Amino acid sequence: MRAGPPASSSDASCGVLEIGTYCGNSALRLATALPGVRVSTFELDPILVAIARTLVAFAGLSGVIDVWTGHSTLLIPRLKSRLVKQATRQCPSFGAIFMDRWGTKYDEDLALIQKHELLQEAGGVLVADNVLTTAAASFLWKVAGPDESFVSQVVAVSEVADSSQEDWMSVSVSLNKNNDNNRLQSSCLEALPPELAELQAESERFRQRVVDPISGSGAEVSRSEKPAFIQHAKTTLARAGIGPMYLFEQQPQQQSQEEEEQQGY
Ligand SMILES: C[S@@+](CC[C@H](N)C(=O)[O-])C[C@H]1O[C@@H](n2cnc3c(N)ncnc32)[C@H](O)[C@@H]1O
Repeated sequence: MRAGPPASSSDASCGVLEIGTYCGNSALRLATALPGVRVSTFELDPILVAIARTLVAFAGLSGVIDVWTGHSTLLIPRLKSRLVKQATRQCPSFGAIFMDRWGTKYDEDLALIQKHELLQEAGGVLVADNVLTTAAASFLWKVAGPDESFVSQVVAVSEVADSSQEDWMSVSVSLNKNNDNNRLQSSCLEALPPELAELQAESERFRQRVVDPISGSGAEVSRSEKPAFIQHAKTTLARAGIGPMYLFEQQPQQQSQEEEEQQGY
């Protein structure tokens, strides 16, 4: 991983895009922290969109936060054509993008973001949440692996819903090579180490069981399974040279390979 906190020349006034609104908490926090900056946010579930829009209106921020309904892979191209059509708009891309859905899907969103040039080419900030607990292996390899499209820092944080559980956020700044889609797709996807490809596939199977235990494999995720999977993800990512900086004092224990094997990994 390229070290050091990423320095950015990002123009936040060009707006922030969030993928994964839920009830709008982070969109409201972004808009409050960045007065005058427009926040666009995508949410798949129409009921959550209604809740988020109500909360945004209650906060008096309807003129600042746009909640879009739909799947990010469909909305990214639509949002880009909207930006381009707005002739008066100075910025055809965003200064920052916050990804907050299941991590195995971040590389799919990133490929589209790059294809449609939705993040500022040099100095755009890309933040991704839950990259450990959802084992965003392929995405982390793209932003924090040997490719040089981004300079990245992975940071350990505690999970909101369970403060005893470690999770990671990645913070990346785009370098101007970011625009070269062909080079990125051919070099990175082929170069994903087999161990990370397997972790990505395991996490995807995990996601299907969380989202839909019936069609996923018929098995719900048990309480003990999740911490074991997260520890396995951490060990696998560490072997590929991907690990976090700790902003809190107590660094959680690393699990040995032997312990992992006992848990079936
Ligand atoms: C972790 S929550 C977001 C939390 C929110 N950012 C916050 O901190 O307040 C993830 C949300 O992403 C939505 N989601 C999942 N996949 C999506 C996609 N492909 N496009 C848009 N929204 C998606 C889910 O319905 C869920 O509400």
